Amino acid sequence: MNEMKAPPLAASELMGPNEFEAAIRAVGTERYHDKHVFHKLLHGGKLNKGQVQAWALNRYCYQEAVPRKDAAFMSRVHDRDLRREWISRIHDHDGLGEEPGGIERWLILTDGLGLDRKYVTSRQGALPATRHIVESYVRFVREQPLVVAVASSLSELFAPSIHRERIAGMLENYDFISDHVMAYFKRRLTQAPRDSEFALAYVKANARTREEQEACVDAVRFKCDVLWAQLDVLNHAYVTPGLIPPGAFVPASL
Ligand SMILES: O=C(O)c1cc(C(=O)O)c2c(n1)C(=O)C(=O)c1cc(C(=O)O)[nH]c1-2
Repeated sequence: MNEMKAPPLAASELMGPNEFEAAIRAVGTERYHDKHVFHKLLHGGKLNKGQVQAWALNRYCYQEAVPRKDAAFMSRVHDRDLRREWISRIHDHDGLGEEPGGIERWLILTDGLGLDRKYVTSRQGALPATRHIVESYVRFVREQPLVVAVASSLSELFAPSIHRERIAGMLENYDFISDHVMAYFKRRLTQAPRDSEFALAYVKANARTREEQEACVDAVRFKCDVLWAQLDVLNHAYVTPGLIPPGAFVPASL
């Protein structure tokens, strides 16, 4: 018997800030969508133009859902300072005054790919699963405790490196991609770190029990699943086995 030995950590013991952050970051290392085969094909120049169109058209649904989930979040916040901070996310996507915003920059990408704007914004050509997956993110943020909802945005901690990889890879590998149409991702290189730094500090300060901390780590898992599943359904429809559901976009160049 060794009475000097420290007792095993109780499951309910709070993680220290570094350990908590490391647990969040470990989720990205394990399952962020930079590891998905569809991204490897996209960035490596292995897709044809029709497949790149299908990606941009489906991803529009995600872009369009993000400011809606931020609005859903804000509708639940009673802290004016937090709303003042969070509203910049909606402006980043929807634009404000002279600043056209990220959705407009996304449409410059879909224009450049030769897609009709009305068709893109109608979301009618998107895969049925894409619409359901992105909506699950809006619902999650509407329903979960605020600190867990904030944590679900933390996949953005991992976004700048995939954005850099995408800008370089797509510019190098596709003759139909220009600097101009990649503006969306260039702008995110500065926006995403600002947002994720704020969200990380918020979550560290406001997850006050072990259970809340674990729910936050789970929220990052949930979000990585949202991102991963979008690529799974794209791959299934447009790469292999290539089964496009009824009513979804059919590329001319497939
Ligand atoms: O291209 C990507 O890989 C990627 C990933 C993510 C992400 O990790 O959630 C976002 C974005 N892009 C993005 O452009 C963006 O505006 C964005 C907002 C959010 C969010 O959860 O609030 N994630 C992301």
